[in-house]
Amino acid sequence: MTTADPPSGAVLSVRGLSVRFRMRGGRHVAAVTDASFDLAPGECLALVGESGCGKSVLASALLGLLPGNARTAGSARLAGTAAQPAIDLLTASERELARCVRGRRAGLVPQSPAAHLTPVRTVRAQLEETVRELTDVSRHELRSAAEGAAERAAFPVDHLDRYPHQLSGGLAQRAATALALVGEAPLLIADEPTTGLDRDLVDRTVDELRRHAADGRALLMITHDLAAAERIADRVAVMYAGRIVELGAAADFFGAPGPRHPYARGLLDALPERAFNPIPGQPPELGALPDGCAFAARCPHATAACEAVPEPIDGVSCHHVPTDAQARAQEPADA
Ligand SMILES: Nc1ncnc2c1ncn2[C@@H]1O[C@H](COP(=O)(O)OP(=O)(O)OP(=O)(O)O)[C@@H](O)[C@H]1O
Ligand code: NI
Repeated sequence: MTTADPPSGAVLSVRGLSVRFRMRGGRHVAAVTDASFDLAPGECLALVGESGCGKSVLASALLGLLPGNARTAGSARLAGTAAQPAIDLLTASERELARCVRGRRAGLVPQSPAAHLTPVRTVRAQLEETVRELTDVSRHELRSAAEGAAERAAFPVDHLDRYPHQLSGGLAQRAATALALVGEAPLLIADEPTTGLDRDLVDRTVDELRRHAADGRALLMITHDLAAAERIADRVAVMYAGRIVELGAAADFFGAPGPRHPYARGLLDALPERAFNPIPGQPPELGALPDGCAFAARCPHATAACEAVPEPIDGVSCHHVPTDAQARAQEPADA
């Protein structure tokens, strides 16, 4: 039923990833705690969860883009290629990440393309520069290589001489995607790539990203847009208060039997096209997490058992996940 098992030949294997920010007065913010997942070539994993739950911090940790007050634990192994050995993204030096990883082995489709593109240079100039940096294309092939990169991201070649501010949100997103694809990195990380786009453009952007995964890349898609996640993902990881609380097959999650963690069920039930029934309460502050299950205070099933952090069982971290038999018995009552 569920395929939360690690796929063999993973491009990325994350184990026990935690990120702590040191704050003034000895306080700390536990932005990511004990995250583990694998990503296979050609596969898309959607990382979903409400604003502030740690999704972008997790992505930044993988790309070595955390600020100086951050400390990481765990490992994030990027598989080797014919030309390069495997590398742990959490312990690699900044020099190694800058020269060998970012853009070349891990491409980032950023959360706000407007901020990622250089305002004073045309899209063509930025693409050509990135092609020059990341590939060994010769000078007189630069122009066609840049145009090829634009085409792969469905960016219209006749808009290449525009400046970022002359682009719509959708085209700016494609320009940023084109830049992320230049190095043909086996791992693509897209952080909220559809923010601010209307539904049609969301669908198109997501379908384009899916196509790049179908080419054999591994795609980590960060989003709080569950419809976009359903459209693109093979597997879904649900994050709450810095932890992945459920990880499983997208078909099971969005279809039958549905999410198993009470928070994940609440997320889906909150959708207007489903029950339109928001989860009461607010997530805890990551600087003041309770002991035990962080969702317990909002959870209708909470008991004394929830004072201990639940171990993941079959991809779900909850003391009250119903067994299959119980879930089936409950179905008529829930419907
Ligand atoms: N440099 C930092 N110092 C301290 N705390 C930080 C820092 N950067 C992020 N955080 C905290 O880490 C937590 C997770 O933030 P993150 O940006 O990963 O959330 P997110 O899930 O990506 O949310 P969104 O959907 O809004 O993008 C937040 O509580 C945020 O305040
Ligand atoms: Ni974010």
